[in-house]
Amino acid sequence: MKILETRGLSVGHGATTVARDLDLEVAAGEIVGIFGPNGAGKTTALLTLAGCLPAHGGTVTALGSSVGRSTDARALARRGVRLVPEDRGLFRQLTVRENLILGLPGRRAGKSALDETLDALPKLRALLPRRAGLLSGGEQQQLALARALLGRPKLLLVDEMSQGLAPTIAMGLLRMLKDQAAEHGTSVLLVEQHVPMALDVVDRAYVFGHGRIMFSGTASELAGSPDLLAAVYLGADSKAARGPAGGSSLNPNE
Ligand SMILES: Nc1ncnc2c1ncn2[C@@H]1O[C@H](COP(=O)(O)OP(=O)(O)OP(=O)(O)O)[C@@H](O)[C@H]1O
Repeated sequence: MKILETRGLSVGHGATTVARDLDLEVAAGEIVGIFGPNGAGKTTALLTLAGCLPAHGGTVTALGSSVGRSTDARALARRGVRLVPEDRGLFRQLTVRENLILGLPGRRAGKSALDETLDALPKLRALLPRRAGLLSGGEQQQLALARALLGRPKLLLVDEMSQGLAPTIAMGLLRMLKDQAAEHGTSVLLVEQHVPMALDVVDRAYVFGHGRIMFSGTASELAGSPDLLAAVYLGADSKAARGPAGGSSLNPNE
């Protein structure tokens, strides 16, 4: 079953479209990565899918219902789409406990969800009374993920989870996300700069570049293509990104 499907989606800011013709799919329980050079429109796409920005064109179907072009982040959140934004979106003056309570779906369901989440992220338990603004970067990211997972989302949109974190901490968090997603059947669409690290946890990947999707395929196809990996970081117009070069999964789209 498809949790998310976009067709010909264009995304941007104001009158400027930054990426177009985006055909994205996320199946139930799948972890899908969006990679690409700086400024390729990855965050803009994620914000559009979360209902925080209006689409510039195309269609979005989330959890079986069509989503209009206008923004309605709350309606999407009610349906089970949750965003973990790049800046983590924490209430820095509130405690860890208070931040978590804000993520609870309802009091009754919430208590067991809270206990389960704290079991999965035991370090947070000791930090419950501490102000979120005083946590380290890795602890803040754990809190942001825990808060999003507490709502038992069907689709989690995660932007740059590794931002500012040491690689070992970021890897640990990505693995925890994968475990939690598997346990609760959550689908995940994640934007990530650390591609080799993310390829360890994603099932499939899209590479954005030149305002479009340059590649769509499995994690192992991307891992096996050094040209494409170079294009992810540099925005290079690589041979692999341009040509059919032995794979129908390559989508030059230009
Ligand atoms: N609020 C905004 N208003 C206008 N333009 C914006 C805004 N936010 C981003 N942009 C522009 O949109 C383009 C895409 O930005 P976006 O943040 O989506 O890229 P990205 O692929 O996530 O990049 P990075 O990897 O650097 O985070 C960039 O040219 C950026 O300058």
